[in-house]
Amino acid sequence: MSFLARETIVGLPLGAVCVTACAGSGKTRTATHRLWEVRQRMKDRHGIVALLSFSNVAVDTFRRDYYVLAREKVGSPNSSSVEIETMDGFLTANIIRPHAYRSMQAKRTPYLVQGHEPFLKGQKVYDGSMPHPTASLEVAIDGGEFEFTVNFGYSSVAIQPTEAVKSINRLGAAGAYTHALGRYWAIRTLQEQPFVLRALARRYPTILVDEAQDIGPVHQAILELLIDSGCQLSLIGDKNQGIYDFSGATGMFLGEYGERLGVQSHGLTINYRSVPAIVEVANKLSGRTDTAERTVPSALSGAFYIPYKNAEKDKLQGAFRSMVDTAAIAHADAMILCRSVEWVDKWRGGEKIQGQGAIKAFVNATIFRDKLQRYDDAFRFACAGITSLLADEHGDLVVRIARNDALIDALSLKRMIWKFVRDASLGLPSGSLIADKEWHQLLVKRVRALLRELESKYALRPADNIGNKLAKKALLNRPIIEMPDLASTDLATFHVSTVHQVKGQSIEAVMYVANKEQIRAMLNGTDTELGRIGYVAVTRARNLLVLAVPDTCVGEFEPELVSCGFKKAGT
Ligand SMILES: Nc1ncnc2c1ncn2[C@@H]1O[C@H](COP(=O)(O)OP(=O)(O)OP(=O)(O)O)[C@@H](O)[C@H]1O
Repeated sequence: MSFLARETIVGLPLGAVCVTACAGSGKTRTATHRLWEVRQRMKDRHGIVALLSFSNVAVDTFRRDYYVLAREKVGSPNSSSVEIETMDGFLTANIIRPHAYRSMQAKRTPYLVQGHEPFLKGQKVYDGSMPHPTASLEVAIDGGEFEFTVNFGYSSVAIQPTEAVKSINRLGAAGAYTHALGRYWAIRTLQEQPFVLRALARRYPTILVDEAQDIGPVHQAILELLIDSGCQLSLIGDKNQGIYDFSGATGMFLGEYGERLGVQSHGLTINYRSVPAIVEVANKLSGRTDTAERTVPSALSGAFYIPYKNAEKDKLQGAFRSMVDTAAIAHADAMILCRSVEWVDKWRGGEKIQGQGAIKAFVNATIFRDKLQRYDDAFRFACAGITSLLADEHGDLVVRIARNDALIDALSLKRMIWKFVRDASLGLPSGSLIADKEWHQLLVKRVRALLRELESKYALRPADNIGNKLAKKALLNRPIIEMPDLASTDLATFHVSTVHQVKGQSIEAVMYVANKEQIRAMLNGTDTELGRIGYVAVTRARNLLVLAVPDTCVGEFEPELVSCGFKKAGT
């Protein structure tokens, strides 16, 4: 493998390339510019060059950057000969929606289900002793053979392939698939309908995959089929940032791809994101020797650790805030990162989840709107609540809304639901109301009115047992959202997020709040997923990195932290 400058990688000859890059090395720019170069040099004018990634945020960034680049280069972007998509979006648009119905033996265009649609109740898969929802099936591939599991409680239960396939076929015949089953159907379609595979390889002679460490065995199987049919695949990624082990993405494909015959293998080792002190810590953790492009700013910057007591969250946030202020960073540009959603809730000051079924969905919508100001999530939960109050035939409403389905005038329907979600005085009641009395009473009245409107304007029939579904179950005699204790002023100062949610981002100041196990794993390096989660948290920070260490184990870790390049905060 050779280490080349970004410009050199962009200008490499056409063909399969494997780029293993460090954090902050400008993979986004490299991939966008390479996409442009490949498109310019490719002789096949009918073929499309595809750039695939794994998150909508990454795809939006690529599309924006490519549009700007194409305008700079030729004055007007010609996007018809390149396609920038999520990996699953690409499979959906090219394989599942147009072709999978034949393998599924469905009489309609396949559609995605989330798992909570009422009509899925009768769709079960047997593990030999008991039934599980077919929609909860997970699919893996080992040695070319499918393996199936369902999550049951805290464990994962294996399902015999014959049983799994029977249930998947039954769900497939109705045209429905989940995210996991979509990939399964994509593979079956390519295997059972070879003309689809041939056409796809001809249409996409070159495919670039960003965040290639996140390619799991099922996606790999699809890419291998395309390679075997003549498609040239290039990968760009960082195996130290592979944090989706649980979905089978171990980074192995990226690690091995560069060794294949005919694949050019290169590395990127300049970190453009972080100040030198943070790059030094990242190097120590990963065993790399990357260099920092940036110089040290005049305000406070670098990598620090700070002890904390679980019972004193406000104090820790206060200390972080004072460092952020000294570093001359706006509070909006600083974030607290945690490993798990439960910790995020704890550090945000989480609410007790109340209600069941549809009511629970509306409770969630209220919390997201009134507490977290995350209106998209509030809308999503409200849609789920509404769908579960409609007759079974409207089970795919959420998907149809997301697709802007013209048949149901999804745009105006969306507007009506938005109005309900936004307006606490006429729609979804305020989270400050007592849940089991005021909030529930108002909600039932308003939801019933909304359902009447949905039926008259959009012919969306309500379910038969609405009274039952809107019953006052598992609601508490307290507000949905407890008003913050006025004495505790700091809780909402910083945005709090999981490490997974900020993957790919640059953040001015990061405080990674970790427990003993997470710090141990991080200091042990990037061989484990937990270690890599720590590495991703560390490498998000541009100027200021603070590692919050439980005061009970700070003494034990101090020598290692210091030798990694962390300084004690306040010294
Ligand atoms: N050639 C460059 N010169 C200056 N700044 C750059 C250059 N390339 C990238 N950057 C900046 O460096 C930061 C990191 O870039 P980017 O997010 O693309 O890195 P990445 O390799 O995707 O990182 P990661 O994998 O860690 O998320 C961004 O702020 C970007 O604007």
